[in-house]
Amino acid sequence: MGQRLSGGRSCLDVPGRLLQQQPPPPPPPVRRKLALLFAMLCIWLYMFLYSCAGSCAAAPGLLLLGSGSRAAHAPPAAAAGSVGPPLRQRFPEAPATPLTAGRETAEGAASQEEQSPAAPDSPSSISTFFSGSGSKQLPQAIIIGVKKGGTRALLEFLRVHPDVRAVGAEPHFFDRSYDKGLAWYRELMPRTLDGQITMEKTPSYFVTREAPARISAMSKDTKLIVVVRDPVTRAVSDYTQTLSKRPDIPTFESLTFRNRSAGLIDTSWSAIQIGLYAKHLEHWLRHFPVRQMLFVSGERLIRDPAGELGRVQDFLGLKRIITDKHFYFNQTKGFPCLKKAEGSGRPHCLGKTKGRPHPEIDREVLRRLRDFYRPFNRKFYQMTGHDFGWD
Ligand SMILES: Nc1ncnc2c1ncn2[C@@H]1O[C@H](COP(=O)(O)OS(=O)(=O)O)[C@@H](OP(=O)(O)O)[C@H]1O
Repeated sequence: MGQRLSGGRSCLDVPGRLLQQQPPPPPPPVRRKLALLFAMLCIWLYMFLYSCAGSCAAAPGLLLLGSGSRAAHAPPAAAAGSVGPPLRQRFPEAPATPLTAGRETAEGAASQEEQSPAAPDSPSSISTFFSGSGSKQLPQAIIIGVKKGGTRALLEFLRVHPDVRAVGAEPHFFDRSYDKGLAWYRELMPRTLDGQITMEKTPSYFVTREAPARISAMSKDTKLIVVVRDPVTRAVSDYTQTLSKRPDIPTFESLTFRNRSAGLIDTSWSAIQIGLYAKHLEHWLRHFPVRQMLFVSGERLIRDPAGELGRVQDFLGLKRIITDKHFYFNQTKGFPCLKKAEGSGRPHCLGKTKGRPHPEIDREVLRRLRDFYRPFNRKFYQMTGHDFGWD
């Protein structure tokens, strides 16, 4: 009765004896439930493996339920998590004063970081998966500067640590959005589990007059990190960023001087003014003790990222989990990159706007700038107790 296909036995052509020996198939509802269970198991397994690719490699312990490991190395910053002032506090609409306001017009939006599209913006996938857990906290540590110092690299590297959760974009709360209140600011933060540190980075805070008092009002225990870089190279980097957006701006050489023949440097140009680190630091030291600030060398962050990350982890009271093993030098990029980025588990270099070639600048102009910065640098070394070797 069964129709034969290409000479073989058709599926309908089964002797009745065999049919009788087959165990009866499970009723359809049971099969459906089994299939559903299997699918759920697969999804859960996928989420677990995906997350582990990103973070388990960095943490020997089980991260799934939060490390909780900080009890062992109790960071002083953790205490700052429960910040005192009422969250819905509103503040006078005082516009923040960047000390670099003078010649900013040529730069416009250039003062805002160009976001690397590769920069992950969210907490790790596993914490998102269990997104009911944890709560949003105000940051206990902030990378406050300096613009073009290497702040994005530091934050991306730090995020590999299982006890660090950071907001990806720059919130600009203490300079541009202070009137929105602390509850608004906290809402921007990722959820954290007990013992994890919440962080953000906004490099313009370092040169914003109001920022020290405002951060201190949030919590005087906030830990502050400043990534500094040779102010001359920093100025050229800053100019390069502006040039990439506005190719018609004047040359670096002409913007540098108020009067070139008299050798008068234009300190109202933000690219120059940001590099007066000692001046900006004075404002911070009125509100924070120097021991609550960590100065990271932007140069060393490129030469020896693990070494610099070691100092940062100690400062934050974190276990030294980020080590040499996490980095490789990418020849094409010319910079250190992560072997496994937080949340993806894939190799990760910073985006195209980080580490771009600088235009060639007249050597004589660079020499004049070095001479100009020297006394400020010396003062900065004294204040921080650290010689950054720029001179
Ligand atoms: N690993 C790695 N990869 C790429 N770039 C690196 C890295 N480490 C430090 N840097 C340096 O970071 C400089 C950009 O600094 P910021 O991230 O602070 O810039 S910004 O203020 O947020 O726009 C950027 O400046 P430019 O070289 O002028 O582009 C880099 O020199």
